[in-house]
Amino acid sequence: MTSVAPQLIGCSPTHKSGRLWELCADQVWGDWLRYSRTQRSSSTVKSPTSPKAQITLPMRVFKLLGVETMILTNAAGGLNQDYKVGDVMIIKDHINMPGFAGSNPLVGPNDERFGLRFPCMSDAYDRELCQMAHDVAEELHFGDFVREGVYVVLGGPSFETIAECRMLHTLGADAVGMSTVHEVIVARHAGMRCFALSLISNRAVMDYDSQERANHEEVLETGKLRAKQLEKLVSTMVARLEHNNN
Ligand SMILES: O=P(O)(O)O[C@@H]1C[C@H](O)[C@@H](CO)O1
Ligand code: HPA
Repeated sequence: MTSVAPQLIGCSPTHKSGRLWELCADQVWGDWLRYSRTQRSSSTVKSPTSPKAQITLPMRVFKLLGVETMILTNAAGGLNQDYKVGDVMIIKDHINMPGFAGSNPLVGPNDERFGLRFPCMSDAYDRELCQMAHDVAEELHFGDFVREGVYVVLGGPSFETIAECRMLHTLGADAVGMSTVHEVIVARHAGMRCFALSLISNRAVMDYDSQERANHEEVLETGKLRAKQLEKLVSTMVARLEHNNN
C-alpha cells in the first residue's frame, strides 16, 4: 500500500484502486452516520453531514487506505506584496477564518477511531517536508519563485473585498484561498503528515486605485503556466518520500 496520497487522488471506479476506495468510503460514511445516530441524544448534537464534514471525507478514506502523508495544492491570491503571480508558496501555517465563527470540519460527535476530540494544530504542516520542498526546489532551479508563508482560508465563492484583503494581510496572512485548511485539519486529526503548496494565481487587490480585479480565468491561466513545474516539484518529493520509506 502506498503511503503517499497524490497517487490515490482522483481514483475512480475505473481505476484499479477504485473498488477499494468505494468500500472505504462506504465504511467511513456508513459508520459515521451510525455512530452519530447513537450520539444524538439531544437536538443540540450537530449533524455529521455538514458540508465541511462531507468535503473532507476523502481524508478519512485515505487514512483507512493506509496513507500516511498528505500533499495538497491550491490556487491562492497573493496578499504579501513581495509575491508575484506564478510564485509557489510552501504553506508553513494557516489561519482558519471560518473556524473563528465555529465552522470547523471536526464539529459534531468526535469519531475516536480517527483522533482526539481536541487535536493540536500548532504542528499542522510538517517541517521536514517543508525543508524537503525547499531542497527539491533549489535542485530543480525553482528557488527564485518558491516562497514560504501563511495561508488564510475564507468561505468563498466570492473573492475578497479590498478592505478584507488589507485586514487579512495585517493579520499575518501571505496568501488567501478557499480550500485546503479543512482537509489539513481532518488529516492532522487522523495523524497524517501534511504538506501543502499554494500557487499564487493572482494578486489580491489591496488598493482602491487599482484596476486589477480577481477573476477565475486568471486563476486557471496561471495554473496552466506553472503546471509542469508544480508537477515536477511534487513528483520529485513523492519519489524522495518513497525512497526514504524503503
Ligand atoms: O485550489 P482551490 O480550489 O483552492 O482554488 C481556488 C479557490 C477556488 O476554487 C478557485 C477560485 O478561482 O481557485
Ligand atoms: N482569493 C480567494 N481565493 C482564491 C484567490 C483569491 O484571490 N485566488 C485563487 N483562489
